[in-house]
Amino acid sequence: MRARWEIAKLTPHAGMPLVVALVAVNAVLGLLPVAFVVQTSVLIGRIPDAVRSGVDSPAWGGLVAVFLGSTAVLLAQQVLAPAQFALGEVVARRVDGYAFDRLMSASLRSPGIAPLEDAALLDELGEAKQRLESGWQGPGDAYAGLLALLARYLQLVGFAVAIGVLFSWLAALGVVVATMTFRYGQRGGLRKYSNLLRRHLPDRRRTWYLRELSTSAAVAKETRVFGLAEWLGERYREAYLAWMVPTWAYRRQVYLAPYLRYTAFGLLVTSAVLGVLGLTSSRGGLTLTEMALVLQATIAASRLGDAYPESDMSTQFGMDALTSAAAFERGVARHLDQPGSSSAPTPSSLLRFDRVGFGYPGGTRPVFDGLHLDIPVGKCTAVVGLNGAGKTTLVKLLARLHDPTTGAVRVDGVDIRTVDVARWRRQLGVIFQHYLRYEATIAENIGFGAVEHADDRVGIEEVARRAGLDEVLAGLPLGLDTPLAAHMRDGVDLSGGQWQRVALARALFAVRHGASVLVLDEPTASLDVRAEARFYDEFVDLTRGVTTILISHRFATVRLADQIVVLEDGGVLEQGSHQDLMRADGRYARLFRLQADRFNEGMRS
Ligand SMILES: Nc1ncnc2c1ncn2[C@@H]1O[C@H](COP(=O)(O)OP(=O)(O)OP(=O)(O)O)[C@@H](O)[C@H]1O
Repeated sequence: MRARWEIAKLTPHAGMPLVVALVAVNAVLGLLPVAFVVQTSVLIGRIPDAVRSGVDSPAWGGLVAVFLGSTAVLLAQQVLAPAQFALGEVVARRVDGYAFDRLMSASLRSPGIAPLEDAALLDELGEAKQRLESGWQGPGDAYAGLLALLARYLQLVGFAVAIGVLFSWLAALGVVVATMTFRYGQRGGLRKYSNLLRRHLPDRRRTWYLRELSTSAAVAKETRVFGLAEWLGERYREAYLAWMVPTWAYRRQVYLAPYLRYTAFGLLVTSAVLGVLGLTSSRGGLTLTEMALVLQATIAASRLGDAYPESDMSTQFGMDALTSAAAFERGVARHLDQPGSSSAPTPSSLLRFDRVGFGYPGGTRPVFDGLHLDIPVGKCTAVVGLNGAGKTTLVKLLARLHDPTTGAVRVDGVDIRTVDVARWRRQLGVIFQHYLRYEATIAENIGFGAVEHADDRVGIEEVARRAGLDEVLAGLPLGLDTPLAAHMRDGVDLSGGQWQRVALARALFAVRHGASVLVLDEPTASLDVRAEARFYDEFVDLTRGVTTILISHRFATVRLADQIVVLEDGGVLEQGSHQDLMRADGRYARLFRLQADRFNEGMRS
């Protein structure tokens, strides 16, 4: 009942007029079969008299009238069934739309990204998405299915009343109990099966991933070049069987034995009722009409113990999407970082990582352990370190995508956790190492840097030029309005380096509209030598007066910075200008020389 109540609570999202119409159609559809049984029973009861009286007699006329009445009832059922389906579909789509909105807002609600890096929550998110995207057995179908139950249970009540009034209330009770017992058995199996599916969420997520890998255009290059088709097929089979084999066994266990038990019970009760009916009528205790009515009502009522295709699967599985969405929402709420409230200060002297400790959930060791780092405002600080040293994590903490577990990130002494997170982020222009390539026009891709100023066409043109996009734009008939996706009308695909310039322009656009901290994570990784040289030439100009954090493995870029920080073992290993660090002859100097030697070798060969 609790599960049904959860479905019923969706009513406001289905639209009241639609719900009223669907309830009315279901109520009529529930009563029509009862009316049909009554009419056909009356018809049977009148046959002997009509036959005796002849075709022209009033009795024959009455017989024809009842026949026409029962035909009309039958036709009404045929006409209303499609209306029930159509109204149910509209209601279902509305409720599913609400569920999608809820899922999307939960996903976008958290200021940080911790919920989206939590495996258990990703399972719930995946389950909710999968069910909603499939377009069937979603919460909408559950709601329409719940209303369809009204028709079935009205029928059961109608038949029980007919049996009770005409024959015996005990027999009516027996028929209802037998029917409901069988229903309970049916639904119990389904409920257990659905719980089992939820327990296998991680395994199912693996199969979805492999399915996606086999069909997604984004990975088509690698899967073909590496000849992964067979491997993928095998892994998919293994992953699928890993949860389907126990599921098959469990299904047999939860369906077969209860099915036999409940069927036996149902048959017993129904046979007893029919046996007493036979006995009573043989003693002349019932008229022909009554006997036909009780007989038909008993058989029709016991058939209601069977599965209801229009509601059982959907009321059982349909809410799984919302159960998962709710679990995801709870997880997001648990992870919800302090949103902060004070207005964001524009950094005036110092950004400080103040004895910061941080580790990812499930990580074996912390990424930072008492990291202490000062980043002077208006200057360029380069961050270097081996793979996994924590450079990108540093940016995530600065942007409050995660919060430190100990210590604090401070702007001019103010802990950024106390600052309104959205306003703080407006102070940042960031190119992430894995920046996003939006399927939108070039202008929109750039405008996302300061979305509230996306109509600043002059600004977009200016930053596009500064990021070195002028040559690319000259070759495109629609220029900045070219969609960046080959499958869109007039769309194109850019090369990796061209995309990197779009990302750079996006960050510069943020700076143009008030961001005072520019973060460049590997900004030249995809640029050709000429573009990289141009970037160096313009770097000082591009970053003048802006607090810049430059993360790069390319030491030629790094040496342009005012200060260089070497991260290692969860903290700062070395810090200073290029000259200072070369003089100190430590880790930075060694890495710099190693890269310079390899470059010189490359130039000589
Ligand atoms: N989402 C995550 N969940 C768990 N661990 C993570 C996650 N992201 C990064 N890590 C771990 O945190 C450590 C620091 O990662 P980070 O990406 O900050 O390194 P990096 O210095 O930027 O590396 P690279 O030079 O390879 O880009 C690594 O050990 C990595 O395995």
